[in-house]
Amino acid sequence: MASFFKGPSSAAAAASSTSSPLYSLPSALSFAFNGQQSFTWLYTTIAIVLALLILEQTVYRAKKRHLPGDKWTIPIIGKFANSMNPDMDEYKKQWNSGFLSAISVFNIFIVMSSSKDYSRKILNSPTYAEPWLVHAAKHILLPENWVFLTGKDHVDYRRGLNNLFTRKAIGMYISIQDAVTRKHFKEWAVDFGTTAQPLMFPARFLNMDTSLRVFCGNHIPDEATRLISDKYWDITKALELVNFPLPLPGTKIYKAIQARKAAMYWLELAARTSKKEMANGGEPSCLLDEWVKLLADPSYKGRRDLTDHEMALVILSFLFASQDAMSSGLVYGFQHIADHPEVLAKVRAEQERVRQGDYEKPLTLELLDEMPYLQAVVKESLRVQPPVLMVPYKATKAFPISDDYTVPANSMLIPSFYNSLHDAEVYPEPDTFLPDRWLDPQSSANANPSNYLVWGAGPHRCIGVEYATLNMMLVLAMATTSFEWEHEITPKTNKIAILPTLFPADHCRMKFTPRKSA
Ligand code: HEM
Repeated sequence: MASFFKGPSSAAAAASSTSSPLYSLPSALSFAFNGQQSFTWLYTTIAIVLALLILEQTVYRAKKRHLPGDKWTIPIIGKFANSMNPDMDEYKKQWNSGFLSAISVFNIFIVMSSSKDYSRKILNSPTYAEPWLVHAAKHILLPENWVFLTGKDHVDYRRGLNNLFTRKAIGMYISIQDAVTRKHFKEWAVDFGTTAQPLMFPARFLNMDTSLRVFCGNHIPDEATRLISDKYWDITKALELVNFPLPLPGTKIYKAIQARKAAMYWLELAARTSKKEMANGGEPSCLLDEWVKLLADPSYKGRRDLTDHEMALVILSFLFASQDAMSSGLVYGFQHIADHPEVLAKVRAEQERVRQGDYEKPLTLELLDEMPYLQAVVKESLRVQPPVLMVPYKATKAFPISDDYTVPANSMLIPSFYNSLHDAEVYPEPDTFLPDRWLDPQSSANANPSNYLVWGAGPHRCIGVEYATLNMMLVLAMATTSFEWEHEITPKTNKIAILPTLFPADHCRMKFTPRKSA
């Protein structure tokens, strides 16, 4: 190393012995000096870069130890390219490499679990691991959003929110879901009536419209639901695992922030209006109204002083957590039923039995309770193509996850669900869509409920399980009785797009014509 510094110091000595300022050196001497100095800087820089690269590889290998995964990580970016273009085959390769495996992206050391037991252990160990929302999430959802709470604060806050999904509340939501779905199906009859159209965006809008009406009732106008729905796509696009970190104009995060601002304007207005109406003795007709009533109930034990902003943030978090997953679940529900005419026939037979041909009568929670076959269809569709493949968590301290491996503190932990949901011992013919497996109480599927990780597990398990399941049942029930279905198969039908929830790569092209008996 010493020789690296020889040049400049001797040149400096020469310069000082002439006691001339550097700029007055003869040009040839000056050139030699500058050239030598440049070389020194070059060597120094190369040495530092090399040292950092060696350090990077050493740290990666020290953390990875014996876990399967690349022996060396790609300098600096690691598997960044893969996270930009997620691919199901690449994921499967990673999951099948071991129950625990290692990767690195931008020097974030990541441990992926692919077995039911390890995934559940991560989700159920709040003292070692907590959700790691992507970097963009705090910009988009705002740092004060309850979704960033952890530990006891999270448990306490969530206890209050659980009250919004009681059976009584869900019963009220179903009448709203019924009305919104009928409205959309009138439009679908026109839009999808002549040629097959991609279902993905209409299904997204149906979900968004339904959720906004369920959450905010008539406290927001029609044009706001359209606007929020359109802008929300910008939020989805900003939630990639890795994104340009600064919210500069033109970036995805910047656009998502604008989308959040537009949504928050309407959601805060809805909270304000709901409070006024309930104070004037109005009857609850949406989730916000239920919530305001609950907070005013003398027996309510939690915090009562929720601001409009805070309530709006909770609704924003529900939309954030639900929209893509529910749209994915619904689109695959359509695709699976359409590709299995025997299932479609059974769903229709059940509808006929339960509703006795009266399809104009609004659906209720009690009627949906009498549709075990449809419930099995939804459950199986979500198993075959789980909308959420995995959720990122963070090891808050060294996490002894197995007898021979401790996840280093601050690593990312990714419990993935796919292998558990496709375990051939629990689900024979795991890739086949077989709703009947859920109808036999003795089946291995029913005997192993802990394998069913569609909704996650532990303290952060999805809060909207019943709401989402019933919504999918309701939409599919109504679609099977209202329409004849034609699914246009394309070369991309069975390819999976990860956005980041799963969709058929051709967005499921469907034609719906009104059903004669409907
Ligand atoms: C098919 C539809 C849906 C699927 C597959 C799904 C799946 C999930 C999964 C896997 C998690 C992470 C669980 C964990 O970390 O253990 C989650 C969390 C969450 N989901 Fe859902 N979800 C769906 C619909 C919904 C709906 C409709 C809502 C809104 C009412 C919702 C609200 C939430 C919230 C708020 C969380 C975070 C809970 C917490 O941190 O305490 N989800 N969901």
